[in-house]
Amino acid sequence: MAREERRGTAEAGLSAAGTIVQFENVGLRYGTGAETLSDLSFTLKPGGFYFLTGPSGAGKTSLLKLLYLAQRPSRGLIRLFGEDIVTMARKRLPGFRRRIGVVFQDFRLVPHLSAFDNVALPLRVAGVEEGDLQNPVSEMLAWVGLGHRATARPATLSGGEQQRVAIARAVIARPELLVADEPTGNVDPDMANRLLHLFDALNKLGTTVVVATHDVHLISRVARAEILRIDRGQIADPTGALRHPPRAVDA
Ligand SMILES: Nc1ncnc2c1ncn2[C@@H]1O[C@H](COP(=O)(O)OP(=O)(O)OP(=O)(O)O)[C@@H](O)[C@H]1O
Repeated sequence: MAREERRGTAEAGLSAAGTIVQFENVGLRYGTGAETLSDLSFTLKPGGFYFLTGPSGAGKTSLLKLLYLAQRPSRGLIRLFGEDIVTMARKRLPGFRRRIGVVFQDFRLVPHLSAFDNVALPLRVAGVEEGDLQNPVSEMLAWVGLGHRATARPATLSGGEQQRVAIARAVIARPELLVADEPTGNVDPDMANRLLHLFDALNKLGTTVVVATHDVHLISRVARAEILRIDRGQIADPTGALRHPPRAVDA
């Protein structure tokens, strides 16, 4: 299905529900241990900007894995783009997955491909002609400060440079949903701001953005963002009230 047509279908399906992500009583258990995530219930609005925060080990990466379909929940309902993805046939999952841009905590660049070819991957998968790749990929690499490293393989890049290639790859095809796990963990504050600007611009074009981070400074940079705080496997602050304390109600 053509990209615009698919997007239109998704938006038509979404407008009825008004959500792009819906979790209802979701639990996740690895193996036979206690639940890592328990009774998660929340919704994300299309076009929203969300920060996912919480202490180390609280379950942020686990929640993101559910979002980008790397993990199925042990119980509960997850609807993504208006469809129940828990009961969805496995063969439909890759098509859904292509609508999501992911910045993995460990980058997951393809080791034998250059920075250019890593960033070009989502466009090639989407069927973009070779002749139409050069400009967008070069521009994206320049934006993340890597115009001069286009031919470099991941192993020859620093951690921060690899992270920037991973971000460029995640955003280049303008996904409907962007999921980023500690995307600025390896870069200096100036570059973190620049990368956040990229997420912000993508969000303004309609992409729903979910960023897991410990970086309080980063969170304070997007005034319109909502905060999901996770603690010991549960959403501790679904309304973001911890960040924006509710005003006292006049009697
Ligand atoms: N594949 C797995 N198998 C078993 N346990 C896991 C697995 N992945 C994560 N866990 C456990 O689930 C809990 C939550 O881990 P998770 O990585 O989701 O937390 P996090 O909030 O992202 O942490 P951090 O901020 O340190 O990245 C931890 O106790 C972790 O050990």
